[in-house]
Order: sequence, then C-alpha cells, then structure tokens
Amino acid sequence: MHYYPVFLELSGQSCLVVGAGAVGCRKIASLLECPIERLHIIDLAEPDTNLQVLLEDKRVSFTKRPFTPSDVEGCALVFAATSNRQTNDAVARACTERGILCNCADAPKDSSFIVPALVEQGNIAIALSTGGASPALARKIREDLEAWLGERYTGISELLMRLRPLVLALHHETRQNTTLFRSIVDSPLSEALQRRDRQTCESLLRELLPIELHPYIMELLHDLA
Ligand SMILES: C[C@@]1(CC(=O)O)c2cc3[nH]c(cc4nc(cc5[nH]c(cc(n2)[C@H]1CCC(=O)O)[C@@](C)(CC(=O)O)[C@@H]5CCC(=O)O)C(CC(=O)O)=C4CCC(=O)O)c(CCC(=O)O)c3CC(=O)O
Ligand SMILES: NC(=O)C1=CN([C@@H]2O[C@H](COP(=O)(O)OP(=O)(O)OC[C@H]3O[C@@H](n4cnc5c(N)ncnc54)[C@H](O)[C@@H]3O)[C@@H](O)[C@H]2O)C=CC1
Repeated sequence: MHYYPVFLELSGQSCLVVGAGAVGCRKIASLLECPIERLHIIDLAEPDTNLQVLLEDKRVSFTKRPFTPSDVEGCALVFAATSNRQTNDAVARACTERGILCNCADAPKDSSFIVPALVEQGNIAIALSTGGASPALARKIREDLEAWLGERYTGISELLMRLRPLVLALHHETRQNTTLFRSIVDSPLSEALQRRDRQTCESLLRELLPIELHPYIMELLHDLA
C-alpha cells in the first residue's frame, strides 16, 4: 500500500479549489457535502452553469483572477484543478512550502493526497482507490459496490450510532463491549430492520442488550422499524 487512507474532520475549516472546470466542480461538490466552514474558488473564467449552482451555497466564494501563492494560507485542503500545468504546479509548490495538503488533478506525484471514489449510504462510506492506476476502474468498482451495498446496512448502522454512546457510558471492559457489538452485528437484527419488523427487532434487542439499556429500546428503534 502506497497511500495511507483516512477520513478527515473538516468542520470549521477552509478549503481552496483553483480551477473550476469539470474536475474542479466534482471536487467542490464533494467538499460541500461535508461541514466545512468556507470554500474559496479561483478561476480565470466566468462561472459556467455547473459552478453557478454550487455558488448558491453560502459557504462558497468565487474570484476571477490568477492564483497567487498566499491564497493557500489558512486552508486545510487545497485542490489544483486547472487545465494549466504551470498553475497546478504553482499551487502544489505553495502548499508543500507551507505544509498544506494538496491534490493536483493532473499530477498525482505532486499531490499529498489523492481522492477516492466513494460509495455512501447513511453513516456508511466506502472510499476506494486504485492508487492512481485507473480512475475508470475505480468508477466501475464503485458502481459494483453501490449495487451490492444498497440499503442492507443503513438501518443497523443508524441503530448502532445511537446505541454506541449508551454502551460506552456503562464503562464496561472493552472485551465485554466487543462481544456485545459483535453479537449485535452477527444477529438477524440487520435483516429485521430492513423488513421493518418491529416485533423481531424489539425481542432481539431485549435478548442482546444488557438489562440497563432495555428502557432505551423504543428510542433506539424510533423511525427505524
Ligand atoms: C490520481 C487521481 C488524482 C485525484 O484526482 O485525486 C486522478 C487522476 C486523474 N484522473 C484522470 C481521469 C479520470 N478521472 C475520472 C474520475 C475520477 N477520478 C478520481 C480520482 C483520481 N483521479 C485520483 C486517483 C484515484 C484512483 O486511482 O483510484 C475519482 C475516483 C474521484 C474524484 O475525482 O472525485 C473519480 C471517480 C468518480 C466516480 O466514482 O465515478 C475519470 C472517470 C470518468 O470520468 O469516467 C477519468 C477518465 C478515465 C480515466 O482516465 O481513467 C486523469 C487523466 C486525465 C487525462 O486523460 O489526461 C488523471 C491524471 C493522471 O492520472 O495523471
Ligand atoms: N483528477 C481527475 O479526476 C481528472 C483530472 N483531469 C485533469 O484535470 C485538469 C482539469 O480538467 P477539466 O476540469 O476537465 O478541464 P476544464 O477545461 O473543464 O477546466 C479547467 C478550468 O481551469 C481554468 N483555468 C485554466 N487555466 C487557469 C489558470 N491559470 N488559473 C485559474 N484557472 C485556470 C479554466 O478556466 C477552467 O475552468 C486537466 O489537467 C486534466 O488533465 C482530467 C480528468 C479527471
């Protein structure tokens, strides 16, 4: 493995995209799915219709002017996505000098990270990469995974998101928590949630959960079954 995979917390952070063509707009759209604070876009051309839609987001600002190295200052993530090699290179260098993470659309070797293809369903995100070997193949695998994932784990992941803090607050040993969580994911609860079979969900949770958590069963299942 060459690249180290992570999920970044970008709440409250500023990001910069230089070049808002087809590739830049794809990167902008995915950034705006996250709770970033501000996104600045720089391009030499007037916004096209794709970009105009994205500019409706209050967090976004756009300036039509050439890039200067100080533009990257204060940014958590920067994307160089122009069709101009020299400009992308200047963006990458400005970031390297300041220790800022930068993705360079036309030069993976000058990038400090590459962007994965993403399958998303509720709390679940499957980020996949071919390590730069073939974005076309990444897209194909993403489509295969989307079809496979469907809604199969949406209900159970939401329930576990609600349950996790309740279990951890009991301050049991990690080993005991591990046994509990594994027994839940190995149980038929996931299928019962998919069928919205309330009765089976309730009886499985009564069987699986420690007695202290039984009063939370209604809340755990709210809107899920
Ligand atoms: C290295 C990387 C850097 C980065 O951008 O982070 C990179 C680089 C380049 N992409 C190029 C082309 C294409 N990129 C796509 C699509 C995606 N590209 C994405 C990521 C990455 N692209 C990183 C590697 C990820 C990995 O390897 O897994 C995805 C996953 C994420 C995203 O961009 O949001 C998104 C899929 C979204 C989805 O799920 O559908 C398509 C597909 C299509 O449009 O059908 C094509 C045309 C087909 C082809 O070329 O394969 C070119 C050559 C341009 C040329 O020919 O000149 C370069 C430059 C180079 O390779 O040097
Ligand atoms: N990483 C990826 O996923 C992919 C990368 N690419 C590469 O990404 C680059 C951009 O591709 P597209 O978005 O399809 O091109 P595009 O032509 O749709 O957009 C390029 C944008 O860059 C702007 N631009 C050009 N020179 C500029 C400068 N000096 N300063 C600021 N903005 C400038 C243009 O006005 C335009 O909006 C190309 O180099 C291409 O090889 C292409 C496909 C996928």
